[in-house]
Amino acid sequence: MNGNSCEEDIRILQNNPSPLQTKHMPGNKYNCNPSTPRSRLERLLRERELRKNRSFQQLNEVELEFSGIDSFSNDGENWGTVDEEEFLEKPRTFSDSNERQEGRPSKQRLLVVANRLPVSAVRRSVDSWQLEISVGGLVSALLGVKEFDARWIGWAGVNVSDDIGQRTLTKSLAEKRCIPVFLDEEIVQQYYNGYCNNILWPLFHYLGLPQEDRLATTRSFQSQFDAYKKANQLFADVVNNIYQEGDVVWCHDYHLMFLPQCLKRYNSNMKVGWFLHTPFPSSEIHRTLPSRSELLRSVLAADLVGFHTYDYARHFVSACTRILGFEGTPEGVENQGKLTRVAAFPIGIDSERFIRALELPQVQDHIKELKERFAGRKVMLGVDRLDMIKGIPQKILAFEKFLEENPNWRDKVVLLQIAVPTRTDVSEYQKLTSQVHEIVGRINGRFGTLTAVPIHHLDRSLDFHALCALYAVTDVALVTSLRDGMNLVSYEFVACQASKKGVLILSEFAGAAQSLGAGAILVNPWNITEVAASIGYALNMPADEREKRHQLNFMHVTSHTSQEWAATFVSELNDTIVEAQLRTCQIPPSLPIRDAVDSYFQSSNRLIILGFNSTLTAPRDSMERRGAQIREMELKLHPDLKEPLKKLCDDPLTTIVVLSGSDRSVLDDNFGEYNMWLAAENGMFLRLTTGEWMTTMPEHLNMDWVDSVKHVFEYFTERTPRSQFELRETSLVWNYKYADIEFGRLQARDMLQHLWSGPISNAAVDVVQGGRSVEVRAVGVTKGAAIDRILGEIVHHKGMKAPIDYVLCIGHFLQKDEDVYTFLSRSFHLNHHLLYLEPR
Ligand SMILES: O=P(O)(O)OC[C@H]1O[C@H](O[C@H]2O[C@H](CO)[C@@H](O)[C@H](O)[C@H]2O)[C@H](O)[C@@H](O)[C@@H]1O
Ligand SMILES: O=c1ccn([C@@H]2O[C@H](COP(=O)(O)OP(=O)(O)O)[C@@H](O)[C@H]2O)c(=O)[nH]1
Repeated sequence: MNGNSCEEDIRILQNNPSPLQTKHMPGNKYNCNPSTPRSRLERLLRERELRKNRSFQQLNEVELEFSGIDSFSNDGENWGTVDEEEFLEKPRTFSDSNERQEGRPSKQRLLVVANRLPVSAVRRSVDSWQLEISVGGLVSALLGVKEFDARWIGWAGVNVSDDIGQRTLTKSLAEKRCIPVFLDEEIVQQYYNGYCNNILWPLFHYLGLPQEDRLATTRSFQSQFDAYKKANQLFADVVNNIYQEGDVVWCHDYHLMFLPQCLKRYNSNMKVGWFLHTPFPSSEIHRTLPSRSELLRSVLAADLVGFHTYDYARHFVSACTRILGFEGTPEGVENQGKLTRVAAFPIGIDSERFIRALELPQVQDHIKELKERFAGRKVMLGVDRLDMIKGIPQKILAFEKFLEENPNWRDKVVLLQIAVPTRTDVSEYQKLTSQVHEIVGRINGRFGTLTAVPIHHLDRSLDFHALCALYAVTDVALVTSLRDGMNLVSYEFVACQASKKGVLILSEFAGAAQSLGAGAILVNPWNITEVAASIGYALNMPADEREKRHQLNFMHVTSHTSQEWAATFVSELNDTIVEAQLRTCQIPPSLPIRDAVDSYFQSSNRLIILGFNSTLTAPRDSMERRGAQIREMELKLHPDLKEPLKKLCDDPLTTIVVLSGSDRSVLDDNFGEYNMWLAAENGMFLRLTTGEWMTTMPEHLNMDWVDSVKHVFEYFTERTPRSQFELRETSLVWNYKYADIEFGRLQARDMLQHLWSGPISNAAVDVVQGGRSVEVRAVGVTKGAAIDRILGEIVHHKGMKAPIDYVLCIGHFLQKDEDVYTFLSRSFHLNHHLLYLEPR
C-alpha cells in the first residue's frame, strides 16, 4: 500500500532529530521481576536518571561499564543518505572505528528486519525507480526511531525478476539505508497474501479463517506454510550477508516468526529480538494452527520477545506452556535451562513530529480549508487501513444509528472516513471494500440532502500534512477496531489536538485502550447501540471534561514515544544477552559431539544408556501427547533410529541399555528384536533381549504405606482430567503429562500437602517431584541404585574382564532424577569418559 512520495517525509525526519527520551520501565514489562539482580536495577535507575539529563556521553559510559557491550548514542541521523559503496560494500566495524580510537563510543548497529520496507518501489523505467513511503503503523513507528545506526531489511512491495531491476533498486534503496529482499510473485502470493494475511492475520485478531473459503484455505495450508518458511529463509540470507559482530537484529511481526530460528542457525551468537505488532491471541486460538509448535519454537530461538501489552505477552507464554510444555516464568519461557525473555514494550509515536507539523504553513492552509468546508458542522474522523480488523462497517452502522436516533444532529455533523486500500490481492479485503461502499451509499442516500452528505468516504491515503490538518480540525475521532495490536492513529489524533481538545472514542479491543483508556471513551465496537450513545456523549461533552480527558492522553502520547520504545527494547535485548551469559554457567553442558565421537572410537568396552519416551520416539508437542494418552501402548521407536540402533547393538564392543519408566510390554514390543538390555519401570525389571525378565528389587522393603498413598493418588486422578497413576512394585507414580499443565501443577502442589500431612508423615519413603509427576517410593529405591544393580548383572553376564571405558547416557530422566547422573559421575570418574546429554 503506497501513499505520498517519501522524499518529503524523510527530509522532515532528517531535519528534526528528536532528543533521546529513553527510559527503562521495569514494571511495565511482562515481568516485574522482584529478583532482578541488584546491579541491574541500579544500572536501570542510573540510566534513567542520566537519560533524563540527556547526558549521552555519561550514558554510554554506564552502558559500557555495566555490560561491557557496545552501546548507542543519538548523534547523527538514521535515514540520512549514505554512499552506497560505504553502506553496502565497506561497512564500518566497531573495532576499527575512528570514533573508538578517539575515545568516543560508536553507535550500535541496528538491523531492523520487517516484511515491509518503509518505502515501496514503483518502476519508472528499466533502470529507474520511484520510492513512495509505505503506510501502516509499523512503518510510522520505526520512522520515528533515530538513535541507532540503523539499516532496514525488507520487501519493497514489488516483484523484480531481472538483474538490472534488482541492481538499480538495490542502489536506490541504499540511499535510504534500506536493503531489499526479493520475493517472486509465487512466494508473495503464498507467503504474504496467503499464509500471513489470510491465515495468521485473521487468527491473531480473533476473526477465524475466512468463512467462505475456509476449506480451500485449510487445503492449501501446507504449501503456504512452506512458502512462509522459504520467505523467512530469504530474509535470513540477506541479514546474514550484512551482519557484523555486535549488531543487534530486530525482527518484526507475524510475517517473520520463523526468522529468529533461521538467524540463530547461521550464528548462535547473533543478538536477536522479535517484536509482534499485532495481538497474540489466547492459546486456545493459537492451538488451532497446524504449525502452532513450529512457530512458537522458532520465535523462542530469539533472545528477547516483545509485545505491545501484558495480555499479549501472557497469551504467548501460556501458548508455550500449554502447547510445548515449556515452563512459563515471570521472566519469560524456559526450556531445559534456556530462557527466552518475554516482555511488553508498548509502542508510541514521534509526537514532536506531529506537533511541529501543525505549525507549517501548508498544514495551516489545509486547516483553514477544512474549517471553511465544514463550517457549522462537527467533524468526526476515522482513519484506517481498509481492513476487517478495523471495524469500519460496524463504525458506520453505529453512526447511522446515531443519526437515526438524533434527527437534530443530521445536518450538524459529518463523518470523514479515510479508508486506505490494503492487501488488495486478498479476496476478503476485496469483499470488505464492496461491503463498505454499499453501506456508505445506503446511509448517504438515506440521510443526505442536495447539498450535503453525512459520510465522506475516501478510498485512498493522505499525505502527512493533510492527515495532520484533518486530525487538528476533528471534534471526535472514532477508532472502533475489532482488534488492533496498538493503533497509532489514536495516538496521532491526540498529538494534534493541543488546541481543539477533541474527544477520542476508542475500542476496548485496541492495544491503545490500555494506555489511552483514562482519557478516551472506551467502547465495545460490536455493540452498535453503545457506540451510537458514545457518539452522542462525545458531541455534547462539556469543554472542561474534554480538557481533562485530553490532558491525560496528551501526557501519555508525548512521554511514551517511538524513540523510547525502540531504545528500551534494544537496551533490554543487550541486557538479556549479558544475563544469559551469566546463566549459562548453571546449565548442564551440552554434548561435545566431536569429543564423544573421538572417545567412542578410542574405547573398547562401551556402555550406552538410553531413555525411550521422547528420546528414541518422535517428538510431539504437549497437545499431541495428550491425544496419545490412550495410545501409550503405541509408543514407537522413531523409524530413522532403527538402522543405527541395530548397528550399535550388533557391535560386540558396545552394550546398549534402554532404561525407561514404561512397563515391560512396551519395551518388548519395540526392542524385542535388538540385541540389548531392557530396564523397565525405571530399572525395577531387567532382561537381556535373549533372556527372561528378572527383578532387581531390593529385598525386605517396607511397603506398608502403599494403600494410604494410593487413596490420595486416586482422589487426585479423579479430579484431574487426563492424569493417571501407576502402581509399581516399589513405588507409586502420579503423572499429569497429558493433563492441562497449569492445572496439573496446582494439583501436584495440593497433593504434596496432603501427602506430607497424612500418609507419609512417618513412612520410610522418598517423594520425588518430577516435571509432570509425583512419585512416592521406598527409601533406597533410586534409578542410580537400579543402574548399579543393572551394571552388576551386565558384568556378571558378560564375564567382563576389561573395565567399562566409555559411558554415554542420553535421556530425559537425567534432569529430574539426579541420582542417575550422580551415580554415573561417581562410578566413572577420573580415567573414564562420561558424557551427558539432555535431549531437547
Ligand atoms: O504492510 P501491510 O500488509 O500493508 O500492513 C500494514 C501494517 O499493518 C500492521 O500494523 C500493526 O502495527 C502497528 C504498529 O505497531 C499497530 O499499531 C497496529 O495495531 C498493527 O495493526 C502490521 O502489523 C504491519 O506489519 C503492517 O506493515
Ligand atoms: O492516509 C493515511 C492513513 C494512515 N496513515 C498512517 O498509517 C498508520 C496506521 O497505523 P495504525 O497503528 O493505526 O494501524 P495499522 O494500519 O498499522 O494496522 C498511522 O501511522 C497513520 O498515520 C498514513 O500515513 N496515511
